[in-house]
Amino acid sequence: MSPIAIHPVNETAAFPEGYATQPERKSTYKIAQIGADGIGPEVIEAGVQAVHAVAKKVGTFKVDFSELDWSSDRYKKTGSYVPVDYIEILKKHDAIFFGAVGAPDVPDHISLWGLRLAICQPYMYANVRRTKVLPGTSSPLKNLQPGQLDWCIIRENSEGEYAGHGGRSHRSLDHEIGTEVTIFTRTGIRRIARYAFQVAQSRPRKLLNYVTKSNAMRNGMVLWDEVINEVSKEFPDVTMDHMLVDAMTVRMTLHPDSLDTILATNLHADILSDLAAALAGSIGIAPTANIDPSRTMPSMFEPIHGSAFDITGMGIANPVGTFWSACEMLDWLGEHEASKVLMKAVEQTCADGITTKDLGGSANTREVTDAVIQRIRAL
Ligand SMILES: NC(=O)c1ccc[n+]([C@@H]2O[C@H](COP(=O)([O-])OP(=O)(O)OC[C@H]3O[C@@H](n4cnc5c(N)ncnc54)[C@H](O)[C@@H]3O)[C@@H](O)[C@H]2O)c1
Ligand SMILES: O=C(O)C[C@@H](O)C(=O)O
Ligand SMILES: [K+]
Ligand SMILES: [Mn+2]
Repeated sequence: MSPIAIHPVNETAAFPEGYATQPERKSTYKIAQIGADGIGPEVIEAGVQAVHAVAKKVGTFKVDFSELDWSSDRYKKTGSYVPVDYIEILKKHDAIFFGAVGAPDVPDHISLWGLRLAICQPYMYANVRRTKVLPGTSSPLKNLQPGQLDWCIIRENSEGEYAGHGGRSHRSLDHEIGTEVTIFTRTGIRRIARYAFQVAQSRPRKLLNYVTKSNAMRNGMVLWDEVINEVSKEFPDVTMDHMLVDAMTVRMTLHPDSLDTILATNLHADILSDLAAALAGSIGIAPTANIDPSRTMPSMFEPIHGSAFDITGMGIANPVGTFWSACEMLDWLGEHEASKVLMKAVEQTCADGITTKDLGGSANTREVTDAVIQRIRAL
């Protein structure tokens, strides 16, 4: 496969225009709305209102959300998070807008595999996680200047440590065994590497930092390095370097401006992206895009955070990560203008100091949402 030509991109566009297939512009987009658990429904409801407001403002398209009750409540009632034909149901939509899954009375591996991984793991191999410090918010890193932390983490989303291979035997005996087999395939690495290089190429710095652990992990991670290095030859205009994952935590903290697009395995990127969100001010602001670049399946957009049991029902969850995820969704659908308007309204709201507690403010979810909608109307 030869490198795919890409056109110059709008800097705020989430994905390189021209990647794989262009989205088909529509007058109405059908979105599957899955708030699921904990604060998920709270932030998704806020996100739905913001998307309606921005669609009305732009005036060229409408968004039709269909609410699905796929959640831990459904699991507790029926024994399953999703109906048997869930893939067929999802395929009738242009995108999926997701909150979070996880409940205090369901084991986390049941909830994660029952819903988030059931949807994303087999189909959406590219997980895009942006981070930057928003106006009016502050990083825990002292002396960080605006623009010094602006990253796009590309998380391999289908294999690695999340391949689902492994098992347990000799249950409850002293010599009980539990294995979690990390799987890397040449095809899987190559496709995520190409995606990451394309994202790097579309950003002004054309810089890709890939994360590895090929000193201790001497098989799969060595293959990971080899394939990424092969793919790099298709992108001579992208500068590449690599870091061992432990050293990467140090570099993210001490030299954030030396990083731009970051490619990492499923688990490494899961951990690094929470760190990235915290370094940018709060886990409450960070977006996630689970992308099927082939557009066979609708892609899924969600805030990076989980169900946050400790603040569920209090009305204080930060909706910014969900708004930013909605921007990613609009960009993926080809609605770049709407994405820009929504992001601008979010940035203005933060700049005006209307933020939730996790960002040091005193506003609640409702007040932040109203402020964003007001600014969308005024733009
Ligand atoms: N993609 C997902 O659906 C997803 C992601 C992460 C965790 N989880 C699940 O969520 C559950 C809780 O996990 P956890 O506690 O490790 O992570 P978490 O992200 O739910 O919460 C971690 C901390 O961040 C805070 N926080 C998270 N989102 C916030 C927001 N929008 N505004 C303000 N504060 C926010 C929480 O209050 C908590 O103190 C578990 O069941 C886990 O498996 C699901
Ligand atoms: O590990 C996962 O994928 C679950 C959660 O931590 C996430 O980042 O979505
Ligand atoms: K989530
Ligand atoms: Mn995570």
